[in-house]
Amino acid sequence: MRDVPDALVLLLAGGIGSRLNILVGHRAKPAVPFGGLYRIIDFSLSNVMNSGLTRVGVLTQYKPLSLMRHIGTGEAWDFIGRTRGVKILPPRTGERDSDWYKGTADAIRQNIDFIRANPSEQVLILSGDHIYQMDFAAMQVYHQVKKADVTIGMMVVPKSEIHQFGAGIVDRENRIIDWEEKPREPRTNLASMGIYVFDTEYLLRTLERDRKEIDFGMHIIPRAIEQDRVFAYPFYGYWRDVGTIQAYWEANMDVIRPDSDITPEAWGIRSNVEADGLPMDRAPARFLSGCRVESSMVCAGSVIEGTVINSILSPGVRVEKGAVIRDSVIFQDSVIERNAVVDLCICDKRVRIGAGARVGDGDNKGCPNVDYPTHLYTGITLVGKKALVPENVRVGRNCIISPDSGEQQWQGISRLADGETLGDGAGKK
Ligand SMILES: Nc1ncnc2c1ncn2[C@@H]1O[C@H](COP(=O)(O)OP(=O)(O)O[C@H]2O[C@H](CO)[C@@H](O)[C@H](O)[C@H]2O)[C@@H](O)[C@H]1O
Repeated sequence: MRDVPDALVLLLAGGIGSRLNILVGHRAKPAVPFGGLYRIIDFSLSNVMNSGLTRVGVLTQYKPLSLMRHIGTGEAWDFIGRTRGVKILPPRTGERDSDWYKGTADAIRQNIDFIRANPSEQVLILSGDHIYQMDFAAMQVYHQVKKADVTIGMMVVPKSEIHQFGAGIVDRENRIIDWEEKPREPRTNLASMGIYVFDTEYLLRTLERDRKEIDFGMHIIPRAIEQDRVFAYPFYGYWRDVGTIQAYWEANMDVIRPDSDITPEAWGIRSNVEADGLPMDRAPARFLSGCRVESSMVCAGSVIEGTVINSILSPGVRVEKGAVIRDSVIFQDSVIERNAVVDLCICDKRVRIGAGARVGDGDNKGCPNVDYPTHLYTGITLVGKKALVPENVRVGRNCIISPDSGEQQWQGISRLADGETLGDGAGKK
């Protein structure tokens, strides 16, 4: 068996991720909570750890604070030690040759010093916003066997989705012979996962060649395919770019399906729960008499008196008597008061849904796959049929917030008071 070459890992975590709407209002996309106990970036960091890689640079830019707090010293992923470490690499404005990161390749280019300071045979470039499990060691060896300059993790996706990705056409040896970034009229369904292994010397030469090449998918990869050896590394497991509300919600629902493909524990996914105020010493979840819980995940510190169906509850969520949560994702320390109905919602941290209120649509069937907000109301946003409730928002008693309400009813209102009714055609100011 071949030795696995040494690699430096660069994790791109700086994109704005605006399609995740209110969830990225004050945090970077990789720091968005996922699956009850995790943050999205935990999946990439844990894959790095489980692949035996020990040196990581995390390139941040947009709202990095919660991400930095979450990564901390890197201890949660065993990145502490003489030959180990995780380093946060924000853009250093004001320095010579340095500015805001203009794109993925530009971000790496601005950290060439870091690459030189950590000599390695290969550089592994990852994204911080994917849910998956992957053994990078196998990909690194594949790269070496193929004598590739660049190797790209790729997988088959439905044709209807390929327009969101880099698309590659390969020959019999899996060498990429044609490429289109986000094609309008796709000729293939083989998508780039945005995971690249580069020979370090080749990467440095490539980045220094032309500073106008700021993006991997748009500039670096197409040129490399014309001139150099670029191979596809086929991946067959679960992988999801959770860059939209629909994809984020679906991936959460994938965690709780009975035959789930996402098994964070079996995948060895670790998180830094203490840094997130989710201390291990919370009491176990309690299920009081009369409650009903089906196909759901309920984290420690939660108290359930009502009904929870097909939903994920982070630590410390209270569901009072008669309340119903369905097809929803509820972040930590939220309270759903008596007889409230929360249906097809994503509620951020410490949300309070008042007694008798109704938030969300109530019918997930035929849910359209749209990712633009249709209504805005005191920060509560409806994306397609899903209601997103921002951190710390309090929805008053007996309020109804549903996509059926006319848009004009949502405008010009600054506060949602107890008893105020919106939606179902019964809206009033
Ligand atoms: N200026 C910046 N500084 C630091 N980090 C930044 C950054 N801009 C973006 N990032 C980060 O880099 C990663 C890739 O982001 P992009 O928005 O460029 O990729 P996109 O998903 O559109 O396509 C890419 O990823 C998909 C797979 O998801 C591929 O199919 C496609 O070919 C590829 O271009 C994300 O993790 C993002 O947070």
